[in-house]
Amino acid sequence: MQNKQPVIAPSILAADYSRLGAQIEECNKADIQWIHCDIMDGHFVPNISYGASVVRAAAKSTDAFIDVHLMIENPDAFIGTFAEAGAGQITVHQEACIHLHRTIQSIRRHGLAAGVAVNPATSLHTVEPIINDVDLVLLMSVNPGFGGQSFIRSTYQRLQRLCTMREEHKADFFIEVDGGVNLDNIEKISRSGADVFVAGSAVFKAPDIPARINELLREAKAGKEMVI
Ligand SMILES: O=C(CO)[C@@H](O)[C@H](O)COP(=O)(O)O
Repeated sequence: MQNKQPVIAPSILAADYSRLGAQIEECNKADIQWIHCDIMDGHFVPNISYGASVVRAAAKSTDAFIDVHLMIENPDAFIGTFAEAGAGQITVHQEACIHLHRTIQSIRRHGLAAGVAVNPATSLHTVEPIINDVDLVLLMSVNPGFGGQSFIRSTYQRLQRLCTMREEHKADFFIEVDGGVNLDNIEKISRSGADVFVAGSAVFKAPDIPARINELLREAKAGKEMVI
């Protein structure tokens, strides 16, 4: 089993946009490595979030790696836009890509890390042919579209299966989990194989954001240590 250092990726979907810079500054105090940006188009998912201007503002507020998750139809049309806005990585949905391999190549041509996301009801086998071509596989642990939902428990087993698949293919991608991650479940999510933990409500609804990030990281590390 691989053992990457755990990464907490605060999702600014849950931030107070009227003071986004200050909220990201709170994350910076915890020395976060990644900031997660959720782009929703009202078509692929039943909600609209924000676009490249907010990603650009977020990127200006932190030195952290900007992890952009496109929950949109036709992501190919927007890769350049988000690359220019400051993305370090773009993750597209398997379900939204007709030519997934071509889309991954396009993300790489823009000089970015490339990820693929799968919805809770999508078989992991649908991404097996490209797992040696991506930097990250994102397992949705809620149905995409909204923050503040409950973690879907079947994700634990899917994480274990994805870890096995990674070993079998001698692949090296990060495994990211997104949706309903909190202090009560992060240790088990980590133990099940996740490397990157997207947390929206758990971070931005906390009374002390840096303290909460550090608590989440401590629990994620504890989960990893149990796997060794
Ligand atoms: O992409 C999504 C939801 O579609 C997630 O990134 C949420 O933003 C996570 O939010 P919480 O479940 O942590 O509140």
